[in-house]
Amino acid sequence: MDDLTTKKCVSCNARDMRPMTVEAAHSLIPQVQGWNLVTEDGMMKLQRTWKVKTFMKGMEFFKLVADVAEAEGHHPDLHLVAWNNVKIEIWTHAVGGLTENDFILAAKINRLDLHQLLSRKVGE
Ligand SMILES: C[C@H](O)[C@H](O)[C@H]1CNC2=NC(N)=NC(=O)C2=N1
Repeated sequence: MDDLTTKKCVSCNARDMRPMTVEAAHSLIPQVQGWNLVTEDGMMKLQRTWKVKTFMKGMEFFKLVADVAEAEGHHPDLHLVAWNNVKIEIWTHAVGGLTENDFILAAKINRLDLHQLLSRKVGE
């Protein structure tokens, strides 16, 4: 099985990209531990939540994720809810669903060292 973290996101050109099937998404999900498949407005997305220690650590978390996203040219939806709940959703806007890019980004986010940022309570 190819490690997703060794791959790079490809440019999201809606012409030749299609959202993946539910079956394909289910087959990739074991490679992105902690992420869930959700369906919103008929579109599949990847979603994961974490609890951070402080609001500012939430900001630091976003910066780390933003750097990964910029390097990949693929960008997640970032939410900081009720000051300490980070929720990240990833999907390919250009195709209205999931592509391998989303799994690559999720795998690279999973590789970040978040140790100093996370609360020890629920969410990890
Ligand atoms: C040209 C470039 O690939 C696109 O604008 C990218 C930028 N980042 C993106 N990120 C995500 N998540 N979905 C997209 O469709 C997308 N499009």
